[in-house]
Amino acid sequence: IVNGEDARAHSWPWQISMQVKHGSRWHHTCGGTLIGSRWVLTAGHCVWPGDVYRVVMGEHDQSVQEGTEQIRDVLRILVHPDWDINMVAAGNDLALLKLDKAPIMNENVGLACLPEAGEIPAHGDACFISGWGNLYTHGPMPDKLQQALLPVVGNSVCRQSDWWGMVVKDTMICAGGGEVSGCNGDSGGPLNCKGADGKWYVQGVTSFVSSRVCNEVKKPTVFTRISAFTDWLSNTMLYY
Ligand SMILES: CC(C)C[C@H](NC(=O)C(F)(F)F)C(=O)N[N@@+](C)(CC(=O)Nc1ccc(C(C)C)cc1)Cc1ccccc1
Repeated sequence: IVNGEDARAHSWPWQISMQVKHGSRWHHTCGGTLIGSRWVLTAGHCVWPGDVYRVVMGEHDQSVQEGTEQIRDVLRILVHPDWDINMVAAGNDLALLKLDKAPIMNENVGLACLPEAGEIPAHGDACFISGWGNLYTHGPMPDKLQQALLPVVGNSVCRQSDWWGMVVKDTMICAGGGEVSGCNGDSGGPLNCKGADGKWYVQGVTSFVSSRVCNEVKKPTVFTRISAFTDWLSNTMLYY
C-alpha cells in the first residue's frame, strides 16, 4: 500500500497472508480474506500451478512471532473457471483456498461479512484497503499490516478515457485514484467497507493497479466485486 499507515494490530481479523514456499523458506505473496471456517478468498492471479502455499492468520508484524499467528496448509485451490491471466481486463480474478483445518476463531482471527448479491458500493463510500504489499512502486514490503482509506470511484467515473476506460467491467470496483493505492503484494486482499449497520463488509478483492506506478493518478486500484460472484462462492464452498 502506497501512502498508508500501520493498521492497529488485528483490527482486520479476516485479513490473511498467503505464503509461498521457495526452497525451505516461506514468503508472503498475496493477501486474502477468511470467508468460511476453512475457506480463504484471494485473487486468481495469486495462484501459480506447481507452487506450494500456506495461510497465516492472526498476523500483524511479519518479522515478529507475536503468538497470535495461526498457520494452516492449503488442502485445495479453486480458481474461478473464467479467470485468464492473459485476459486480466475480463475480470473473474478470484480463487478459493480450502484450509486443512479451521483456525480457532478469537479476537485476532475471524470471518468477514460478505455483501448481498448485486450490491454495488456507491461513489464516495469510505472503504479501507489493507495489506502487506509494497510501500511504493518497486519499494520494500512492510513488516506491519498497512491500511489506507480508499474512497470508491463509481464505474461511470472510472470508465472515463483518461481513467481506466473500458478495462473496467461491471464485476469490478474502483477505489482511490490519487496518491494512495494498493501495490504488489496487496493482491487478493480485502476492500473493507463500513455498512449502514455499522459492520464492516468485504466488498472487493484487490486485483490490479497501473503498470506504470502503483499510485498513478486517475488509475484507481481495481478490485473484483464480490457481490457479483455470490453464486460461484456459495456453490463452490458447498460442493468442495
Ligand atoms: C499481475 C497483474 C495482472 C495484477 C497485479 N496486481 C497487483 O499488484 C495488486 F494491485 F493487486 F496488488 C498488478 O497490478 N501487477 N503489476 C505488475 C502491474 C500490472 O501488471 N497491472 C495491470 C494493469 C492492467 C491490466 C489490464 C487490465 C490492462 C493488466 C495489468 C504491479 C506493478 C505496478 C507498477 C509497477 C510495477 C508492478
